[in-house]
Amino acid sequence: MQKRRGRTGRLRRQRRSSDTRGVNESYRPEFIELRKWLKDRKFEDTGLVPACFPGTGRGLMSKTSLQEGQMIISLPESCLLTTDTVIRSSLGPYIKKWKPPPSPLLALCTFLVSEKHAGGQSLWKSYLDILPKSYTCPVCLEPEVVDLLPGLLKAKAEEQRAHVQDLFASSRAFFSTLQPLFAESVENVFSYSAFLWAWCTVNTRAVYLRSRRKECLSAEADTCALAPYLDLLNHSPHVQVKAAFNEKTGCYEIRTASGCRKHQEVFICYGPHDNQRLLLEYGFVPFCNPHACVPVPGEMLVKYLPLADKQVHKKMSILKDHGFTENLTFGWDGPSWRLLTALKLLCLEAEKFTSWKKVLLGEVISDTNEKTSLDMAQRICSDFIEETHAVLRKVSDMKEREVLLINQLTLVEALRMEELRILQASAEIVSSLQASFL
Ligand SMILES: C[S@@+](CC[C@H](N)C(=O)[O-])C[C@H]1O[C@@H](n2cnc3c(N)ncnc32)[C@H](O)[C@@H]1O
Repeated sequence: MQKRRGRTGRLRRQRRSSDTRGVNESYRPEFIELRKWLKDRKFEDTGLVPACFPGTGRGLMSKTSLQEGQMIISLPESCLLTTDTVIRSSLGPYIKKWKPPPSPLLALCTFLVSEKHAGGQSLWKSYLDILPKSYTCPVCLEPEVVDLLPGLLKAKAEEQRAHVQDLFASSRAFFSTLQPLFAESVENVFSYSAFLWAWCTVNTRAVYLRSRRKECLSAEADTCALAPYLDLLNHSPHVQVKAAFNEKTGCYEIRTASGCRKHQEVFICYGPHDNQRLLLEYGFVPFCNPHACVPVPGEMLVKYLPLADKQVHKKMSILKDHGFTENLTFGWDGPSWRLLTALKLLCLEAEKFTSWKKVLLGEVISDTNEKTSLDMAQRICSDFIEETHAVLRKVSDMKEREVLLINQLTLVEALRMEELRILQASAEIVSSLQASFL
């Protein structure tokens, strides 16, 4: 592509970079403290500074341009918070005594709560001070906000809440053994809200780092490490990075495979996640995510079939047996192949029913089958659009009434708005496919 060299191009470039340019926050006392703390632990500056960005909030900005393959950040092992850190701490003897052994995740959460409580006495204070005070993962959302999430996400959000509540309830006996370490009652130190904060800290910020198995911890995978400073890097689906612990240098290193311009936000990629997964695991919704999609629950397809169809149950059980009731989606490029295939099977005419295997293999059975399945896709899509509009209206009403929930509602609104855009793009694509059968 030809480079724009004229005044218009220059202006457009300037405008684009000022749209995304962050406000440097390295002068803030908590970041000055954190850098001192990191320096004492042999961290070497790589030219990233904390900044606040218009679209993504707090993140890291590069002071220089970064070339492909260049190191973004290299964090010495002494800066990492792992289960080894926990076992070496005053919690270690209590963990070693407790049976059945606590999980690696519980060990990390217990350490975070305990260090947070220690305040100025904690060796990790400089890190703890820059951690968010609260989180926006669904487990932290009010039930009336969770109710506004799309069905499948709502179910996962409720599972997440039940999982954290169970973990907390089943850990209380262990927490009570830690009383000798605290002047205050452990009931107060290890409150549900303190535990939830710790769980979200690990869930949204930990990097993947496999630790060797420890006898005093349960057999669950020990793969989470908190990486101060490095965990200020936000996610972009458009970048590629290489991240791993380097045994030779003894550092956790991240290299960019995409490059980055001077004074721009440096991103890493948390994985090729769709928006519902990013909201569930990390509590945010990006704009224009190429991996975003709108899931269609397999069980609901049956309601789009004519009541007179005698093969409905057989068709549904074939779909179930062949895994075609899951991962059915609308995306930016229309209904997924799996969704269309499931619909084609459901729309099979009675006399063509014996061809069901061919449908699952992607063969075209008849023009009628192609057309009726597209019509069904269009009906589902338009029902989803209608439902999304209705929820968006509800969110907008609630935003006026429930001022305290405004941030949570804005998050749901962002998800629903992105889903609406995807559904509208899908509806257009289905329309153009339908047109070829007119
Ligand atoms: C590892 S931390 C990144 C640093 C974080 N922004 C901070 O201020 O501490 C992950 C969290 O950052 C936020 N985040 C990451 N990528 C984002 C993005 N592209 N847009 C908005 N928020 C993002 C989410 O709240 C997520 O849970």
